[in-house]
Amino acid sequence: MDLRNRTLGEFIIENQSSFKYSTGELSKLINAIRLAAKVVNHEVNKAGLVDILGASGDINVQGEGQQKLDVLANEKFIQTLKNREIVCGIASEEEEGFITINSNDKNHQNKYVVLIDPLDGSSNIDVNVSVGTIFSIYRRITPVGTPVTMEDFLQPGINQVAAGYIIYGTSTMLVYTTGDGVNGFTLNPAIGTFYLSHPDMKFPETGRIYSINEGNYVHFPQGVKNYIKYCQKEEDDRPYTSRYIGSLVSDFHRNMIKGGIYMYPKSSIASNGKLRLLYECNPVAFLAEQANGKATDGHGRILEIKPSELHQRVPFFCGSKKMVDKVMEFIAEQ
Ligand SMILES: O=P(O)(O)OC[C@H]1O[C@](O)(COP(=O)(O)O)[C@@H](O)[C@@H]1O
Ligand SMILES: [Mg+2]
Ligand SMILES: [Mg+2]
Repeated sequence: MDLRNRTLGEFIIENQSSFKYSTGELSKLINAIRLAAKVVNHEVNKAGLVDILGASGDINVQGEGQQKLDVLANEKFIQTLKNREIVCGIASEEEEGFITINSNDKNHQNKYVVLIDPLDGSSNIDVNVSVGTIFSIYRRITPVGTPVTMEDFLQPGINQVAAGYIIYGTSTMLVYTTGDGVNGFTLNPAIGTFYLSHPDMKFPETGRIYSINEGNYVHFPQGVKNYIKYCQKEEDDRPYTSRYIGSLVSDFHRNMIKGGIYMYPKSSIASNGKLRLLYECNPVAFLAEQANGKATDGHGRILEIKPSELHQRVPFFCGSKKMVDKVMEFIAEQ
């Protein structure tokens, strides 16, 4: 049978047993994310036709202006997860605090918390450049049946049981891992079904693409500046190609397929960089490592960072192993 025939729904069921905590609950959760992804995809695709482009006029907890699609995607994911009664808590880039979900069914005690970046790459929404959604899933650590606490969300990335993203691009894809490799599914818009199109995705060991906002060059630490110069030097297989979409999901996706490195370092204008540990760096780092790539804050493994705040930021370097090792060398030299 041609693998492309396999739908995401079938794949989830078939692979349920490979998940060590398998009770079917995580499968239901991934299915709920699949449903919310289709709803948001529908809105994104017709964004120019209805009044959902532009700013909502509100400022989120990050102090950033919220786009209307940030708000809409946030609502759709939270609503879908709430309605399906499979999570006990949700945290989101667009919500200051976490949301507690109390199960109405006393016999059914939910075990999972979900952290989401409902719309990643917000600056690209109005200009029709690909954007995404990022999700991270943990088993709660507080007793089942009690309200979730901050402790359930502030877990190191190594505790993730699943993570993934949806990319709303030339085609819409859902890419995820449950700790057993990374698989990508493409939406067939004609029938609204995701099909396995990218089985067992792997980062090439090295690559020739570097992704960083060079507009901030003057503010970067010397080690990062030296690495950029190294990428641009005419020597061996260099200069590398500079590609920066400005949507983490899209830059990561391209680099995972072609080989490359994405960087959002700390700088004199952003002391911890820009990206959020819990719902951007941890899920992407889990995917990277499951695809033979690497993710670091410049010094150590992203997944081993013990979070202290829901919306904390960390410097982020992620991609092909040899390229991440190289930038860490340059940073260590400084
Ligand atoms: O415009 P900058 O400073 O280069 O930042 C771009 C980065 O910020 C982000 O847009 C942050 O994510 P959000 O859009 O979810 O806030 C990343 O997707 C992207 O890589
Ligand atoms: Mg984001
Ligand atoms: Mg976002």
